[in-house]
Order: sequence, then C-alpha cells, then structure tokens
Amino acid sequence: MASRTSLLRPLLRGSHVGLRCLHGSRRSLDQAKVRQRIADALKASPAGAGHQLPHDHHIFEDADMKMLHDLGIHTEWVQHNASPGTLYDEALRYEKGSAILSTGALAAFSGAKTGRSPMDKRVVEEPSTSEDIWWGSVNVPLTDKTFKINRERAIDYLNTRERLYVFDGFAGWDPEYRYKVRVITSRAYHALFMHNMLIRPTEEELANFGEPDYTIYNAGAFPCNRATPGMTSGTSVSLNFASREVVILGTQYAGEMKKGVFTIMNYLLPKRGILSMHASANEGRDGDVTVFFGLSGTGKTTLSADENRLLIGDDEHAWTNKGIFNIEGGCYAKAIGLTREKEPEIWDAIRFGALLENVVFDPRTGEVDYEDGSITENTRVPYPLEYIPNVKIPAVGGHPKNIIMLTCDAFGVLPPVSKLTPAQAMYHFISGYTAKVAGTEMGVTEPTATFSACFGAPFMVWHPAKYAELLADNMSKHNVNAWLINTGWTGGGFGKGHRMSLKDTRAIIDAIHTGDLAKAEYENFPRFNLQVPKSCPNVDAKMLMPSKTWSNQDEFNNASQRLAQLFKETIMLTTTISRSLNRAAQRTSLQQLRSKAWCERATLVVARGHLQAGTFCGIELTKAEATEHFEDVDIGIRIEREQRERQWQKTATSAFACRRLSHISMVRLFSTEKVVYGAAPFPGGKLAWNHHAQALNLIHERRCLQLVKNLTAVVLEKDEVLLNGLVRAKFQDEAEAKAFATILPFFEEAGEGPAPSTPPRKRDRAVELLMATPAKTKREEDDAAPGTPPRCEASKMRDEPATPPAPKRARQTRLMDEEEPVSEKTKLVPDAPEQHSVLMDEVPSPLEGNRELEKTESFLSGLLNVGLLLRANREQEARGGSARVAHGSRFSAPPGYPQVLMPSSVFSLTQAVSPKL
Ligand SMILES: Nc1ncnc2c1ncn2[C@@H]1O[C@H](COP(=O)(O)OP(=O)(O)O)[C@@H](O)[C@H]1O
Ligand SMILES: C=C(OP(=O)(O)O)C(=O)O
Repeated sequence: MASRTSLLRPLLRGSHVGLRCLHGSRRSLDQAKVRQRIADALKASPAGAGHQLPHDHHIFEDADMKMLHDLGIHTEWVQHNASPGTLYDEALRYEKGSAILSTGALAAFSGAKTGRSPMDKRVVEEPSTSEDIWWGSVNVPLTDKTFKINRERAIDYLNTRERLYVFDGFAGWDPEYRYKVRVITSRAYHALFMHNMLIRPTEEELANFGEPDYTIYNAGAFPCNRATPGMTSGTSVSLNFASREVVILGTQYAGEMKKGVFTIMNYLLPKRGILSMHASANEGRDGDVTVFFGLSGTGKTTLSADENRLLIGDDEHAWTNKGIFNIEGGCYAKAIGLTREKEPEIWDAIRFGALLENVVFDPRTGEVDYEDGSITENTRVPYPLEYIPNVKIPAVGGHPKNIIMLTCDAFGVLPPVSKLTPAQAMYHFISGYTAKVAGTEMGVTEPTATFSACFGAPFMVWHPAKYAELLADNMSKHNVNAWLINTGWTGGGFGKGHRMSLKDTRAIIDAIHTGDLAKAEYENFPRFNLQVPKSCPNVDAKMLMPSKTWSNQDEFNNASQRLAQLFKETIMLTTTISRSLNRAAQRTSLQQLRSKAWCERATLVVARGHLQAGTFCGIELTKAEATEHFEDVDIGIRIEREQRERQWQKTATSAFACRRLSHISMVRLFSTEKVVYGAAPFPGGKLAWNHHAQALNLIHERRCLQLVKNLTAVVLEKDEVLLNGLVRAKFQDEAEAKAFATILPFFEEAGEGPAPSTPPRKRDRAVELLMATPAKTKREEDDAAPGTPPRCEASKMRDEPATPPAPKRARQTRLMDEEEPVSEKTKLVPDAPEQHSVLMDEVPSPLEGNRELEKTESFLSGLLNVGLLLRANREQEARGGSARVAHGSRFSAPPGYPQVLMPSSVFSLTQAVSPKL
C-alpha cells in the first residue's frame, strides 16, 4: 500500500530546465522556429531523450495567441489541445504525485477539494438572463462586479504560471445544438480531463474553431478572496451567462468543469425548447433507447455500461424532436470499490489516456487499491467514450422507449423496481428523491436523503417546472414507459440493511429491456401507491417487495411513514414555488415600493443575507431606506443580526410565528426549501425559515387554503384574468377565463379557517359582478376621458369607500380581497395592517406588458390545483376513495364542480400521486 507522503512526492524533478528558455521567446517567431527551439530545448533537457515533440497544433497560432492576449492572458507557453501523451509528460514533470499506473492510466490529485462545492457556486445576476434563472440556494446570485474581481484574480494567477493549457472542444453531439467550449487551465491534469470529457474536435474542426461560445478559466489552484463581497469561502465557481464565462478559484476538483458545462447547457437548451437531462443513455440492438435519470451515485454510469447495449453516454443528455444526444465526449466513472467482475466495461476503460483521480496506489508497481477511500470516497476515472467497446459514435439515439429513474434510497423503503404511470413519473421527476452518496459533494460523508428536483437540482438553471414540462411533453408525444429503480438500500436503511446488489439491479434492467417486466403481474406497494412486479427473471421474488426484506415490520412502517412524510413536504414545496414571478416583480422600482399602500403592508425579512422588503418582491434595501420607510424595521434588523449569530431558528419561530406570520398571511404564504414566500398579491417576498417542515406545517395546515381563498379575479380581456389586482393570467379563451373566475368561490369554501366575514350574498354578488364585468378592450380604455375614474364595481360592493384618490388615468379597478378573517392568531397581531382598495394605476402591475404571462399561468395553475386537490382529496377520502385527477393538463373536478380547464401544468399530476400518510 502506498503511503500518502510517498504518493505526493514529485516523481520527476528539474527536467523542465531546458524548456524554460522558451519563455523569453516572442510570439512573433514563426511556428517552425518555435518548434525548432522546443526541439533544441528538449534535447538539452535531462528527460529530453525520446521526448515527443509537440504536434503543430499544440502551440497556438498567432491569431489564437492574440485571442488569449485579448482576454488578458500573456503567458507565452500555451499548449493548445495537446495530445494525452504530451499532457502525461507535462503532468509527470510539473504536477506533484502524478504517475503512470500499471494500467497505463495517469494518476492525478485534485488537492484539498475532492468533490464538488455546491455552496460556492454563483451565477451573475444581470438583466439579460436574470428572469430566466431559478434563484435560490442552487443559483446564488453574484454581482457582475464580484465576477469581474474573480475573473481578474483568476487571470492574474494564470499569468503567474509559466505553462498554460488550453483545450477547445464541443458540448453536444447534435451539430444543431453544439456549443464550443474553451478551457484555460494551469494544470495538464485539467486539460486531459476536459480532453476526455468534451467532444474532441477533428484537426479540421480545431483549425476552424474560432471564438468559443463559452470560456472556462480554471485557476483552481489559487483561492478566491473570501473578503470579496458575495464570497463565503476560498472556493468559488462563478458563471456569467452574459459574458459566457466560468471562473473557477480555490478548487481543483475537475468535476466542476464538466458540471459547469452541463449547467451552461441546462440554461441554453431549454431556452431553445430542448430538454436537457441529468441522465445516462444506451441503445439496444433494435435501436430502442433507454434513459437513466439519477443524481450522482445512483448508477447512471454503472448501469448504462451494458455489454448487451450500445452506450450513448453516462451523464448528460438532451432530448430534441429528433431523439436524444449526449452532451459529452467521455464518461466520469466512480472508481471506489471497482472490480472487473462487477463493472467490466469501466474496468477495461482504465488504460492509457484515462485519468485516475485521487486513488491510492502502490508507487512501486503502480497497482491501484480501488477499495481505499482514504483520500476520498469519490475516487474517479474520466475516459473518452470510445474506451467503452460497445459505444455509439456519434453519440445520438432515437426517442427513448424506456425512462428509468434511479433513486438511491438510503431509507431502504422503496421497491427495487416499480412501474410508473405518467403522473407518477412527473411526480418523481419533480421530487427527485435519492440519497447523496459520500464524497461527490464536499462535506457529505454518508448517504443523506435529499430531494433533488429533476434528479440534478445542483445543475439546473431554470425552475424545475421548465424541465418537467418539457419532459411531460416529450413523454406524452413518444409514449414512453417509465420505471423507478431503487439502487440504494434494502432490508433496512443505511447502517442496517445493505445496498441493492448490482446483479439484481442489472437483472431488473435486463427484464425491462426484454419486455418481461412489462408483462409481469403487479401488486400495489401501499402508501406510495407504486406498482411492483410480483416476479422478475433472475431476481429472488422476495426482494421485490421491500417489507419482505425487513426483519422488523414496525421499523419498516416507521421508515416508510417517515419517507412518505418527506415526499409530501417536498412536493408541496415544489408545486408552490413561484417560478420567476418574483424576479419579474423585482423590477418594480423602489419608488413604487414607497407608495403608501404598499408600505403599510410591508414586512421586512432577511433573505440571502440581505434585508429585504418581505412582501415586496425581495427588493433589497439599505438599512437607512428601510428605517425611513418601514415601521417594522427593527424586527428585520434583529433577525439579520441574529441570523449572523446563527440563532435563526429561534428568531424565525418567535418573531414570525408569534407576531409576523399572520401579518404576512395577508399576502398569502407558500414555501420552498427553508423559505417561506409571500405569494399574491406581491409574489416573491421571502421569509427565511430554519426548518422547512415547521414552516410547511404552518402553511400547509393553517394557511395554504387561506392562500387560495383570498384570490380575487377580474376578467380583463376576453381571455385574461387579473388576479388580486396584480397578476395577469391568460387563458385559452373567454370560457376558460370565466370558468376560472367561477371557481373562486370554491376556494373560499375550501378554507379551513374561520368563515369569511363577507356575507355569502355579497360574495355571490362579487362573483356575479366578476362574471358580468364586460371585458374592456384597450381601445375602450384609451377612449375614456383622461381623469375619468373607472367604474369601480369593487368599491360599490364594499361598505367602506375606496381610500386612495382617483388616479389621473385609471384603467382597471382592482376587486379587493375579502377582509382577512380575524382568528385567534391574527389577534396576536394588534397592528395587523389594513388592506386598502387601490386603483391599478396607482400601483402599476410590475407584470404589466411583460413576458411573464406564461410563467404566471403555470404559477397560478400550480397554486390553484393545490387548493382544488386538497378539497377533492378530502371529499374523495371522506367517501372512502382516493382523489380523482385526470392526467394531462386538465384537472377533473369532483362531481358537481364545474370542470375547470387550467393552463397546461404538470402540477396537477404531481399532486394526484403524492403518497398517503
Ligand atoms: N445496485 C446498484 N446499482 C448501481 N450502482 C451500484 C449498485 N450497488 C452499488 N453501486 C455502486 O454505486 C456507484 C454508482 O455510481 P455511478 O454509476 O458512477 O453513478 P452516477 O453515474 O449516477 O453518478 C458505483 O460505484 C456502483 O458500483
Ligand atoms: C461529477 C459529478 O456527478 P456524477 O456523479 O453524476 O458524475 C458531480 O456531481 O460532481
């Protein structure tokens, strides 16, 4: 066994002396002279004998050099798309610990970081993309200024290096969706990694490469400055979609580059209506394609390498109207515990040109100990696709016949295989339940349950609904079978049971491919309502039903209940995320924010470490502004301070639950991961919450229905409804818009809270008025005399007059919320603000005339479906049945309810199949 110190000892010393003389050379030298000087230098070097003279294109052409100079890079020695042999040489000479192993693979070490650093990923917030991005804990915003500081720091560092490596390659095997990526790095190891992982250009393609679409500056050996605003550690991976750059500082884990490219593709492809997938894929002899979705460690690489099928790719794919294509040119397999018997294709791919990262080996023999995880559990081997014998090049395939969702269930509860309905497939795609395995992310040391939307939340850029909608669309068009496979634990959870055997998982996948599994008899797996086969060729039937593998049934029931609870909470979170509505709303100016009607309802909260006007779309304020405009400023500041002192939970619970919660409930609540959102009428206000379960309880049990209860609607145009005076929802036609308005009373009735204070007669009248309000055309509005207040049906209805003065040019009246019912809880808030009737022109809708309508629709349908389904579920359950929800984009309302056509949404599907507690 190799000792750690011996591993890190440089293998070759001083052999670069001769090469150094090149640094004085000027780039104006022609290439022949440069090559001659290298040859001379090599001859003079102690290791020179037999040293391979770099191929022509290893040295940049002058034009390319100029391109680098323009980026601020002035290092003279730049290897361009060097061959693996050259990169081996370079690594052996200049990178500590590098060695050629017995298989011919190159051993490389990534230093302190041996896994991804998701907490240190940042995305530049800038106008051209900010509305598209799903901001939150995955896509943490960064200012352009900080990005520039990091970029400059990276370039400064690269300029201190005597040798740099540039690799130009492609992402995407379909030429129509192919992007050019340039990687600039100070490590030969990184260049070889990207040589393996990107699609390698031919000589001709390289000659015509031109300007890249995206550039990655990998200065991972040098830390970022943690005092730079927005940086929280010495590591930073920052993406800038506007400048099309990625800057890496403070981590040499090579996976950051590959996942950086994937993140870029996850932005660019959906923007073009193409689904990108964190999935592997292979193809049968008959051309049938299988896609394996899964978070890291669930088995995408392992299971897609199948001797009976052609490998298309092991990690990142896209699905167009032609079929699927791989994004990458290589595979990135896990090496821990690797054996030839279990994973022969991967084992045989470990040869010259492949890298072995962070493995322990015997320096005398070069033999690797694959069981040794003492450097990291995340030992890896990147190799080119062609190293798998049965690979499909070009790496494209037809439309999938089977979609397999891989989950590594650390609870040991989910069956090894279940057949999914389309609704269940969407449900599991959106929830993305699995366990993070040790090592892949820094800090994860044992399997940890997680819900990673789209089975790859860390790499998604848009809201998960964007990917879910594309997947739902593709699946319905191409009649795909969907399966859920648990590659995690069985017979007990992590620590008690054991990992599903690879042999069984492979046998199950074989049976899917032969069609045997589809023909099997199925039984129901209770609580999760999954269809589980009673038998599967080459698998012990007892294995198939999880309860039968546990010795203690009480423990099984507890674990299953716990997991179901987690699912329930997560899907509730996911279905109610406001998508990018909050970003749209952010465009509202501070001036509008200062308008009295808004201020009175403002609540200050802390989100993303900044003081924000909670119910006002997350607009960031200075403390001075906050103090000037908001009476509640002290609470916000206190929270901010206490948050810093890590007393978040206490503060959140005491401050919000006792005092501010009902205040905020005025503007409705819903929640995402640990964050409670104020929804309509001012979406996007955020409250930080420490325990999302706790927050959910508050919302789910007490507030959710009030959330929908308080919606009001005005039919604006034939097909457009104005919701709560702010959010416009566009419907297919007038009938749908009217149906929407008609359904509102049902939400009101569905509320679990105290009866609304408005008498039913008034309520009916409101609906009548809503329905009767003639759709005002733009022309009619323009024709109205300036200064003439509009017909205010809402204020006619109300006992009190509308408070604000008539606007100069009013167009549309907002029908006000019903008064908030005064419950015991709201009484806790003596200063609960009043809601005022405001005319639209006074507080113009931030959504007006913008492109958010579609997103609004999705948001609304998600929101509304929650309300409808809760009621439907209750009623159906009361009758002893389960909720009835139609597949597709339509919600089938319970008998006696009007049939409501909702805009296309996957949310109704997901709600329908949520596990029963
Ligand atoms: N039943 C199983 N199915 C798939 N992988 C398994 C199974 N049991 C153990 N493993 C191990 O889990 C790891 C899966 O990793 P990998 O295939 O690289 O996942 P991904 O490509 O999804 O990140 C491999 O090390 C594999 O040997
Ligand atoms: C490389 C990674 O993913 P995967 O395990 O899916 O290859 C990663 O998450 O860093």
